[in-house]
Amino acid sequence: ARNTDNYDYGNYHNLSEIYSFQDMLVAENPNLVSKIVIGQSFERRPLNVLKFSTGGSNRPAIWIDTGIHSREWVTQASGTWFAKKIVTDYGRDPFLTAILNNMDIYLEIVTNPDGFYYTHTSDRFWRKTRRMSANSPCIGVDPNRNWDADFGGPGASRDPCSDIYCGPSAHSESEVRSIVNFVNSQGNIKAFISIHSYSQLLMYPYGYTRTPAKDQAELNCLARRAVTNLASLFGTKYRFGSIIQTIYRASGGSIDWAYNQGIKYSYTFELRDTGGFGFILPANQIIPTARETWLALMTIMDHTLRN
Ligand SMILES: O=C(NO)N[C@@H](Cc1ccccc1)C(=O)O
Ligand SMILES: [Zn+2]
Repeated sequence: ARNTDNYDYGNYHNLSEIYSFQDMLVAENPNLVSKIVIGQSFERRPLNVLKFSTGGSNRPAIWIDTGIHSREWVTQASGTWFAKKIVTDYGRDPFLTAILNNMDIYLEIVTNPDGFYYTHTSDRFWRKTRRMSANSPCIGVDPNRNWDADFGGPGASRDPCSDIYCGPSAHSESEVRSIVNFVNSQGNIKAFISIHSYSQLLMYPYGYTRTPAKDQAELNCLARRAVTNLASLFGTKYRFGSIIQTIYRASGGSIDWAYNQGIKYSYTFELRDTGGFGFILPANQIIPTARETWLALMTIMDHTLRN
């Protein structure tokens, strides 16, 4: 594509196409979008974060990541659509305009670039990073078990060959450590939203314990409103609740770390579908998925702005 207007949002794209989308979006919207390289992947690829800001200095902010698990292709595709939606709606949609007049949005579209490249070249179902493990022939750490939140506890594996291998230590993965360092240095993140597929779920902490989060009532109520708004578009049904109640026990998860850092509005999405296509969601569902998910994201961002 020569610009972000004729980029095909209704199709899946490879790493270089998404990187060039990011650069085009910045070039076309220099007063609203900038690109921050927060670090490098294991294979030395840049970890790009798009910053959407209308001014101020270090405003309260929203963090959104897609593609932390590389095979979940509808999430990177949705993240691309979200980026274009933000620049399109600013100044037109009053809710988004109010959000951006008071807060910044940080969006990391390809959060696991090494894994994403590998899903295009070698194994479509690759989930983890591509780090070599010492004394094991197996490769990769699960970037959603590597965070310092009950690291290595039940709901992760110490086996490098496992798809939920937690890694040698918390934040061992540069893809994870770069976000930790960025969030800690920015210091004013109010919402942390990590987007996965599939299962059609909206979840909040915790995954590593059945102890309810102290803000459980508010998080649950907001989740209900978000999934109600999501369903208003095409009737897509989401379940919601804490991670451990809704799916399974999982330790070292990103939103559990974020919540324990004091970021109250920490959520994980599991986008379409419920298993019919799974990770291989047909491209014709990308835009519908992105559009309905955006309604839920706007619900959470608007609540964050007003609280
Ligand atoms: O990966 C997926 N689905 O793609 N599910 C997440 C569920 C999750 C979410 C947040 C924290 C811990 C666990 C996983 O990493 O298992
Ligand atoms: Zn995932």
